[in-house]
Amino acid sequence: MNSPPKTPLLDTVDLPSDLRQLKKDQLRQLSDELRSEMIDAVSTSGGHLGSGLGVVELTVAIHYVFDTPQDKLVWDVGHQCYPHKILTGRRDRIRTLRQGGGLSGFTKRSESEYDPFGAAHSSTSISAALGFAMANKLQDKPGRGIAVIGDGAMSAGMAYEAMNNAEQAGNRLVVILNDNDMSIAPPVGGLSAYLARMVSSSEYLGLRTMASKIAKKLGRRVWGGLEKAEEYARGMATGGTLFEELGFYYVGPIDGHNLEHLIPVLENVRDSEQGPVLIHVVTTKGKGYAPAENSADKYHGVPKFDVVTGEKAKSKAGPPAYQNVFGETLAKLAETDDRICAITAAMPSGTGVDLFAKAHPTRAFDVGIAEQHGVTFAAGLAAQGMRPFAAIYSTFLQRAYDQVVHDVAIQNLPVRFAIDRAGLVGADGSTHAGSFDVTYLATLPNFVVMAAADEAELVHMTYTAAEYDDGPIAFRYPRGNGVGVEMPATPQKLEIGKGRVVREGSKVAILSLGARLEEAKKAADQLEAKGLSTTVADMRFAKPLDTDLIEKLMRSHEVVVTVEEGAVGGLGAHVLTFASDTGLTDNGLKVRTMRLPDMFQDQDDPMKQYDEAGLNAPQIVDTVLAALRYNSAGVEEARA
Ligand SMILES: Cc1ncc(C[n+]2csc(CCOP(=O)(O)OP(=O)(O)O)c2C)c(N)n1
Ligand SMILES: CC(=O)[C@@H](O)[C@H](O)COP(=O)(O)O
Ligand SMILES: [Mg+2]
Repeated sequence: MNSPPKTPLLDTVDLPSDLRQLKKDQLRQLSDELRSEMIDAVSTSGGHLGSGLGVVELTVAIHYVFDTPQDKLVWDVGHQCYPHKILTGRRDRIRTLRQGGGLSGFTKRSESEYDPFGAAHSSTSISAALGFAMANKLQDKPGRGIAVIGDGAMSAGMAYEAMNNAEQAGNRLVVILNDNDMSIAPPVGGLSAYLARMVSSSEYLGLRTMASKIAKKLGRRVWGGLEKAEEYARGMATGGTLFEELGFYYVGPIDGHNLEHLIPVLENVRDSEQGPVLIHVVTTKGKGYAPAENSADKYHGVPKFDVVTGEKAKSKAGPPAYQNVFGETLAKLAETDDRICAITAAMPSGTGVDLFAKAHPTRAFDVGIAEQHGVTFAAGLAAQGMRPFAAIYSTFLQRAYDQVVHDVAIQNLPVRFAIDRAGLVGADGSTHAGSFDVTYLATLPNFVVMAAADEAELVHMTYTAAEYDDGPIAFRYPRGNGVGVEMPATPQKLEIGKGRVVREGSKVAILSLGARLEEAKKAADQLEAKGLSTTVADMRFAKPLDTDLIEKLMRSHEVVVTVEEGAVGGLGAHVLTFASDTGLTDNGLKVRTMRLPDMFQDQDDPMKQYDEAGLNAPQIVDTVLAALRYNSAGVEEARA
């Protein structure tokens, strides 16, 4: 006899306060409904799927046991927060994820009081949760800091800086290590081996064993020498020594999908006077959705997909992805140059280093989520005669800026920086925009800074960088696919500091840097149609500038416009500085710099983001007309 259909529970839960009205034995059904809702939602929006599927039960248990939002729950990276968003009043908008005007794909303070801290860059959660904990302690307010951090994010130094500083928080801080033995790619390094030993050496703590261990460990007894020795021994047994030496009470490993284990552990930790506590939960990335569980990347980041088959929406065939052009080009160059090596910070496929690694496995290094280490590691390689390419997204390179300045630039070491995701990146929004790398690199002495206008230019710049041993050199290129230019049969070594004129004109000169070139060329067509003869130059270098070309164009044109996919302080600033230093702007020359606006832009389709930024062809045309005081027909307006 079939059991009667169960009343849906998810429809009764808008906020955690509703969740806490449920009985514990209803939480399994709720979790199943939550998982299905998330799979359905992401199948329509795309986004980060695998990590969220892995924390469905954990999300339910945390909100059930702890008093959120008074207890401040901080998700590390935040890409796993979709179940959290569904349970915290945002289910009605969950299908707007990562779209213009929709929900962010990460936690965001402005979105909800249940998002006490924004994320997206990894390994910040323990520091932030500690901040909340200590603030409450100082203000004598109730409420903990709770950090949920993945095994991948735990490979970044910042996590240890925070743990090293955490003991002061006592039981106000709870760290939950979500160990699914995955980063974006399989995890690397000693920590992942250590965690794997812990999980494999001891069965997941059964309820009884765990209860007695927790009672012993977190009971109200004051710890003396004997207990410490016992604890140390137990730490060895359960493997939590690393964390216990950092001052944490280690609990685990426990099954992060078993609510009958999770709930009592969290309740014990909640009621304990001891702390800080690190709870080690073991989960499966992609849990509960076979296409995700069975895929190599666990559906870490997916386009829209068919729920039934798991088949992902196919992107239309077109020009090659920049990351693959880089990876393939570098792999080819490395065939005849055994000094070339590549470093990625846990992003092998996103940077194309995976293609390099296939061809040259001994010269490819995945350092984990450790950009700071990666840059200085590259500096060491360069100092000893290698030709290292640090392939790091623009936004993630921000994390290693002091290493760039202190370890690379000051020592003038020939580290090559392959900077992917330059400019606006679309669905990942403001936290991932590559807005600042030209500003923060071209300001540094010794640096060469290039920007590829298309995929052919990327080939040339990769080769140019490989051959450049006189100091640090960076080249940036956008997220996604090229523009469809013909690929060169052989890479060309570019002359350092030299741009190229791609269109001759006489009245207006557009100086383009990087991938705005296509829009610059469209703008030139529109200006010519208005009778305004327009030169377009692809500057190629933000540093050193092609000052001969700039001077020539400034002396022969009425209006000069710079355009770039970067914030103020990039090409435009350097061109203006050169012009003012040399008096080129003394003769009434009209110069306008077009760059990203002084704001953090939310997620949207990249074309719309560049529209909002005012960097598409029509806006370039408008800028020129305004500088000339011409109307939209290209006719001089009557002087007021
Ligand atoms: C500083 C930084 N570098 C790289 C990334 C890209 N990134 C996003 S998620 C992720 C893997 C995170 O692994 P883990 O913490 O184990 O979470 P899981 O996806 O397994 O749930 C990486 C490398 C990032 N967000 N921040
Ligand atoms: C969460 C995170 O930081 C990564 O998954 C990032 O979203 C990848 O970006 P790309 O999709 O541009 O590779
Ligand atoms: Mg992980």
